[in-house]
Amino acid sequence: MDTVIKLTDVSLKRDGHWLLRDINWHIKKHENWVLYGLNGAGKTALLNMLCAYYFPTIGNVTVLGSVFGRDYLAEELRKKIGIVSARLQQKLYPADTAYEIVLSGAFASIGLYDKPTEAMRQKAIDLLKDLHCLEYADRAYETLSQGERQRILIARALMANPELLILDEPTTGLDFLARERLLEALTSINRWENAPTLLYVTHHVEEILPIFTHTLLLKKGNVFATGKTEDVIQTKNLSELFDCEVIVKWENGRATLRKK
Ligand SMILES: Nc1ncnc2c1ncn2[C@@H]1O[C@H](COP(=O)(O)OP(=O)(O)OP(=O)(O)O)[C@@H](O)[C@H]1O
Repeated sequence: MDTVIKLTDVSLKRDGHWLLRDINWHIKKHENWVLYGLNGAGKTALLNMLCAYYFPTIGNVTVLGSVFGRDYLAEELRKKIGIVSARLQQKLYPADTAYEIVLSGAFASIGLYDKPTEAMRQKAIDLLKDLHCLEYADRAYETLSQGERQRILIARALMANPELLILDEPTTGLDFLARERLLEALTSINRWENAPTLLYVTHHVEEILPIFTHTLLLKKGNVFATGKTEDVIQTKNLSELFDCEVIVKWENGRATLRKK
């Protein structure tokens, strides 16, 4: 199946307010997307819908083969989606070790209650290695730096072999080097044979990697532009998105943004 996400004429109303309007969006396998927009654009609302926490008021949503309203089971769907977000980070138990947190991803639980199999333990160790976290695997999560924590969250999200990995502003609070290390980790995950589709939510064009083939710009709950990243992230589009003149420059597959 080629479709990962398909939204057709989707609008979402919550508490009497339209948060999303007329969203059409098609993510296919082997594409990785950036979701970009200012504060309040509706990114979180859109993610909540993709994870089946919100149901569209109007329109049709299909995520990983589940058609909302017809055959989707929220719990089953969520098992196929890995999430790295500040909200998840706040829920974790600070005294759990990095290894336990990664392992708990196999059960999609906060804390470890079920007995992990040997294969799960090995996978957790392999992921800790892949994400260069092995050296602090036995440390309590609360003692880790923000950059170390984010890589642990990515490893945790990958424990359940997700088909879709959502990264919601994963570089918040990271210094330049920690940010680049995290971005390098995503680039290497993308090389895996069974790499999940990546959906990367950000406020910073500097974080848009060459692996992010496509971008959706969201403005006030509407799709402002969508398409190939290098076509979408351009001076004209972003100036109109911000209602402010900016200049976008592309160099070696990475963009920079500054005010004119
Ligand atoms: N239940 C609700 N009732 C009314 N308005 C809401 C509700 N939930 C969100 N909103 C509003 O909808 C808009 C979109 O919010 P959302 O959190 O999706 O934005 P966002 O793009 O994720 O922003 P940020 O980048 O700041 O995280 C905001 O103006 C927010 O105040």
